[in-house]
Amino acid sequence: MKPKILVYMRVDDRVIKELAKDFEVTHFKNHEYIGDPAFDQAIREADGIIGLALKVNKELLDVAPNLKIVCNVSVGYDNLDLEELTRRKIMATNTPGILDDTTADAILGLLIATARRIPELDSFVKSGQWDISLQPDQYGVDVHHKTLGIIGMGNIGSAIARRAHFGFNMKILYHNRSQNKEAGEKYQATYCELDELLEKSDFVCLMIPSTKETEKIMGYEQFKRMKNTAIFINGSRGNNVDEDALYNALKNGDILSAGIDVFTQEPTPKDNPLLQLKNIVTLPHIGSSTMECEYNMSKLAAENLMKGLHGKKPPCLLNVTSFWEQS
Ligand SMILES: NC(=O)C1=CN([C@@H]2O[C@H](COP(=O)(O)OP(=O)(O)OC[C@H]3O[C@@H](n4cnc5c(N)ncnc54)[C@H](OP(=O)(O)O)[C@@H]3O)[C@@H](O)[C@H]2O)C=CC1
Ligand SMILES: O=CC(=O)O
Repeated sequence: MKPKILVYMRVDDRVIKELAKDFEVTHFKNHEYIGDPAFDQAIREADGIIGLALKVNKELLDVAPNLKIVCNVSVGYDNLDLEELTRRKIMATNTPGILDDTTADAILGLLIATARRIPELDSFVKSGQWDISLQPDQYGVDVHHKTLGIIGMGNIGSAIARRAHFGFNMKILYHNRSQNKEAGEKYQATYCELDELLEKSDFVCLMIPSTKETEKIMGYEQFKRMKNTAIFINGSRGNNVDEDALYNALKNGDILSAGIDVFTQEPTPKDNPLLQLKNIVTLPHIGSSTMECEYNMSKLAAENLMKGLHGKKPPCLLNVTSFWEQS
């Protein structure tokens, strides 16, 4: 009998086809939760899970007695209770590295779209309002030669810095818990404490993981510290931002505008007050969502799954020291 796998949300069809040669596949294309009988059965029988953003917590693990590996099709793994997985000797994997350039392209695009007010002006043209020349209150702000503060100078943060430094002559500041010497040397990026970065930057770009430590790292106090001409970009996770504080900052003019690819709740509710504001550009979490990148991420996640279920060390094992060395 083939091992059983549960495929959750976005996994490339070609990759699912390959997986089906070795595994019995059950695919849930949309959000399904504990309580749905078909989902419960698939979880109960699954040897492996591959997919996007399934909340794997104690509650789910309690009804998944056969589970050996969970493979995220994402670099972020805030959906996984890693401690609990490790305690149960269940492997967890992600897809780092291969989405850096694609995500950096999207975040730079969002930054430029926000600075130059591209979505708003696109609507202006398409709705037939362009009957006189552009007015000064429709002008955007320059991106080139400005100061970009990156909170989270890791893989994606560095890919953003590379574009900003070489492509737009921007001055780069960054904040991490530890210094990134390579970014300092390659992109002349200067390390700052968070408060200093917020006070000095024309653009603040959030690119950290979502952890207990980073929850609402951007709150009322942090938005107040930013220049009132500055633009805030969130390409990381919604939980890292206090959405009420962001709304307040945008509404009161504490900052000029914001571009966000991620929300606290996704999909975001239609009545999210942020959606009523003119000075925010929103995207439905598209950082890595290109044809090429989604395929490559699915392939890497499938490689993790195959290796793990065939008794080999998956290339992107997250709980490596605690799991692999114990076994
Ligand atoms: N919008 C989208 O579609 C996408 C969003 N993402 C999000 O981006 C995140 C980053 O991805 P990636 O660049 O690959 O990750 P990396 O691990 O390479 O980089 C994360 C960076 O954040 C820093 N960091 C971590 N914790 C803190 C903290 N408490 N305070 C300050 N800095 C911190 C790390 O430095 P140090 O350890 O020194 O603190 C590191 O430089 C992902 O976790 C995911 O949530 C990823 C892909 C696509
Ligand atoms: O948000 C996407 C990811 O890969 O993480």
